[in-house]
Amino acid sequence: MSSLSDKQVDLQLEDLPGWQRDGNAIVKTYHFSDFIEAMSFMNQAAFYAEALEHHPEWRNTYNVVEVRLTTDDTGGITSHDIRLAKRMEYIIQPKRL
Ligand SMILES: C[C@H](O)[C@H](O)[C@H]1CNC2=NC(N)=NC(=O)C2=N1
Repeated sequence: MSSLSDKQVDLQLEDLPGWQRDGNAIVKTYHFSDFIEAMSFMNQAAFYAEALEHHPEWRNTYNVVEVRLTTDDTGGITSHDIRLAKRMEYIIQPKRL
Protein backbone atom coordinates (compact mmCIF):
# COMPACT_ATOMS: atom_id res chain seq x y z
CA MET A 1 0.00 0.00 0.00
CA SER A 2 1.24 3.49 -0.79
CA SER A 3 0.17 6.99 0.15
CA LEU A 4 -2.15 8.83 -2.20
CA SER A 5 -0.83 11.88 -4.02
CA ASP A 6 -2.06 15.36 -3.05
CA LYS A 7 -4.18 15.38 -6.19
CA GLN A 8 -5.73 11.99 -5.42
CA VAL A 9 -6.56 13.11 -1.87
CA ASP A 10 -8.17 16.35 -3.11
CA LEU A 11 -10.28 14.38 -5.57
CA GLN A 12 -11.48 12.00 -2.85
CA LEU A 13 -12.28 14.88 -0.49
CA GLU A 14 -14.79 16.20 -3.02
CA ASP A 15 -16.98 13.22 -2.09
CA LEU A 16 -16.44 13.61 1.63
CA PRO A 17 -18.39 16.62 2.97
CA GLY A 18 -16.79 18.30 5.97
CA TRP A 19 -13.53 16.39 5.65
CA GLN A 20 -10.37 18.46 5.36
CA ARG A 21 -6.74 17.75 4.88
CA ASP A 22 -4.50 18.42 7.86
CA GLY A 23 -0.88 17.57 7.09
CA ASN A 24 -0.55 13.81 6.62
CA ALA A 25 -4.14 13.19 7.75
CA ILE A 26 -7.75 13.88 6.89
CA VAL A 27 -9.92 15.29 9.65
CA LYS A 28 -13.57 15.97 10.44
CA THR A 29 -15.46 17.10 13.51
CA TYR A 30 -18.88 15.48 13.89
CA HIS A 31 -21.61 17.07 16.00
CA PHE A 32 -24.41 14.91 17.39
CA SER A 33 -27.54 15.70 19.36
CA ASP A 34 -26.20 14.15 22.54
CA PHE A 35 -23.58 11.86 24.07
CA ILE A 36 -25.43 8.64 23.27
CA GLU A 37 -25.66 9.56 19.58
CA ALA A 38 -21.92 10.25 19.58
CA MET A 39 -21.23 6.89 21.27
CA SER A 40 -23.49 5.10 18.82
CA PHE A 41 -21.50 6.59 15.93
CA MET A 42 -18.18 5.64 17.51
CA ASN A 43 -19.35 2.08 18.18
CA GLN A 44 -20.52 1.55 14.62
CA ALA A 45 -17.32 3.04 13.24
CA ALA A 46 -15.22 0.94 15.65
CA PHE A 47 -16.58 -2.34 14.26
CA TYR A 48 -15.84 -1.26 10.72
CA ALA A 49 -12.36 -0.03 11.66
CA GLU A 50 -11.58 -3.35 13.25
CA ALA A 51 -12.78 -5.25 10.18
CA LEU A 52 -10.66 -3.00 7.98
CA GLU A 53 -7.72 -3.27 10.41
CA HIS A 54 -7.44 0.47 10.18
CA HIS A 55 -8.11 2.55 13.23
CA PRO A 56 -9.06 6.18 13.77
CA GLU A 57 -7.44 8.72 16.05
CA TRP A 58 -10.43 10.34 17.66
CA ARG A 59 -11.60 12.30 20.65
CA ASN A 60 -15.05 12.60 22.10
CA THR A 61 -16.35 15.49 24.19
CA TYR A 62 -20.03 15.00 25.06
CA ASN A 63 -21.81 15.27 21.67
CA VAL A 64 -18.72 16.06 19.57
CA VAL A 65 -16.39 13.55 17.93
CA GLU A 66 -13.16 14.80 16.36
CA VAL A 67 -11.74 12.27 13.89
CA ARG A 68 -8.25 12.14 12.38
CA LEU A 69 -7.36 9.49 9.82
CA THR A 70 -3.83 8.74 8.70
CA THR A 71 -1.77 5.67 7.86
CA ASP A 72 1.22 5.22 10.14
CA ASP A 73 2.66 2.49 7.93
CA THR A 74 3.18 4.93 5.03
CA GLY A 75 3.25 8.23 6.92
CA GLY A 76 0.53 9.57 4.63
CA ILE A 77 -3.08 9.20 3.52
CA THR A 78 -4.02 5.90 1.87
CA SER A 79 -7.14 4.30 0.41
CA HIS A 80 -7.77 2.84 3.88
CA ASP A 81 -8.27 6.32 5.30
CA ILE A 82 -10.63 7.20 2.48
CA ARG A 83 -12.58 3.96 2.93
CA LEU A 84 -12.96 4.53 6.66
CA ALA A 85 -14.03 8.16 6.12
CA LYS A 86 -16.65 7.05 3.58
CA ARG A 87 -18.01 4.49 6.00
CA MET A 88 -18.29 7.14 8.70
CA GLU A 89 -20.29 9.28 6.26
CA TYR A 90 -22.49 6.29 5.49
CA ILE A 91 -23.13 5.80 9.22
CA ILE A 92 -24.42 9.36 9.63
CA GLN A 93 -26.12 9.58 6.22
CA PRO A 94 -26.85 6.10 4.76
CA LYS A 95 -28.55 7.37 1.59
CA ARG A 96 -25.84 9.83 0.64
CA LEU A 97 -23.25 7.38 -0.72
C1 LIG B 1 -0.55 -4.63 11.44
C2 LIG B 1 -1.72 -3.67 11.43
O1 LIG B 1 -2.58 -3.96 10.39
C3 LIG B 1 -1.22 -2.24 11.28
O2 LIG B 1 -0.44 -1.91 12.41
C4 LIG B 1 -2.35 -1.27 11.11
C5 LIG B 1 -3.30 -1.23 12.28
N1 LIG B 1 -4.18 -0.08 12.22
C6 LIG B 1 -3.77 1.06 11.64
N2 LIG B 1 -4.50 2.15 11.73
C7 LIG B 1 -4.09 3.29 11.21
N3 LIG B 1 -4.86 4.36 11.32
N4 LIG B 1 -2.94 3.37 10.56
C8 LIG B 1 -2.14 2.33 10.41
O3 LIG B 1 -1.07 2.45 9.80
C9 LIG B 1 -2.54 1.10 10.96
N5 LIG B 1 -1.83 0.01 10.82
